[in-house]
Amino acid sequence: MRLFYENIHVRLGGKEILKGVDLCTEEGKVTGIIGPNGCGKSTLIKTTFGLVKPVQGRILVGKREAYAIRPREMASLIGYVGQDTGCVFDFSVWDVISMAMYARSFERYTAFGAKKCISRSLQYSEKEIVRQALEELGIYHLKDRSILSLSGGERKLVFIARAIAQGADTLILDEPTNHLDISRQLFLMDYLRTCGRTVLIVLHDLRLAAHYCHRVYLMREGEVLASGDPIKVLDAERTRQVFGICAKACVNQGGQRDFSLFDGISQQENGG
Ligand SMILES: Nc1ncnc2c1ncn2[C@@H]1O[C@H](COP(=O)(O)OP(=O)(O)OP(=O)(O)O)[C@@H](O)[C@H]1O
Repeated sequence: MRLFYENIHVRLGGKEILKGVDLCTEEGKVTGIIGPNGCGKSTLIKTTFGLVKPVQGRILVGKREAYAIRPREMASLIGYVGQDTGCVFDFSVWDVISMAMYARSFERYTAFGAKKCISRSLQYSEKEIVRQALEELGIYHLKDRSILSLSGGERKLVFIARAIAQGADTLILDEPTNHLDISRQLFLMDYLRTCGRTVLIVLHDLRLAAHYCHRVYLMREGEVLASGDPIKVLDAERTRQVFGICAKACVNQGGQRDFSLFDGISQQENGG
């Protein structure tokens, strides 16, 4: 399912944070949002769920206006993992992922009442979904651990597994590789690229963006500066202009998309 953001304007704290952003995902493809700290990446994806309300613009989820979709239906259409995966309650990993079943069969679970633990009322097929999500993310061994006892990276993977278990064909992930070691970063990005879902992902790592994203949107100060194939978007001039570094996306000797750093911080940006 495609997500379509048209002319999105957001004001927060009296400041214009997004200034007419247009963005469109492609079905089954990975679309990256990249740009410096504070340029509005998270704000943009929060508008999808009404967590931030645009003063102008339109968001379509498939062919429907996002604001006409009720939260519980939205959860069956889009799996979302934000930047913050902090947790207060002492649930097991299995319980946390089981909560995804609310999105799949909300009516059935509300009948059990809030106090009853959802994981004890799962049908066989639902247990299979939870087990599969744990296995796909390589965290089955954590299933009985308390979510509170996990490391930042482990916790991130649990919340991504929950988003996958929701059954949505679209995932929105805000810096999902944050806290992950290099091997798990590559594992996760590989999974996202090949899982067949529509993925909208905020990334800081330009090497991951160049290698794994089918298309990127480069943002600066609340606007999209360029979009398209990462190799074309992240050329040396834009990379210097936006990030102040001497680098560019390229195809390496092995024929793989890569991001190459020439000389660290641009001398020009550094006053040199
Ligand atoms: N509630 C708010 N009130 C005022 N300003 C806000 C509010 N929320 C966010 N901002 C500001 O909006 C700007 C964009 O924030 P946003 O979190 O979207 O940036 P980002 O591109 O995701 O940054 P990062 O890469 O650091 O996560 C920032 O300058 C931030 O300080």
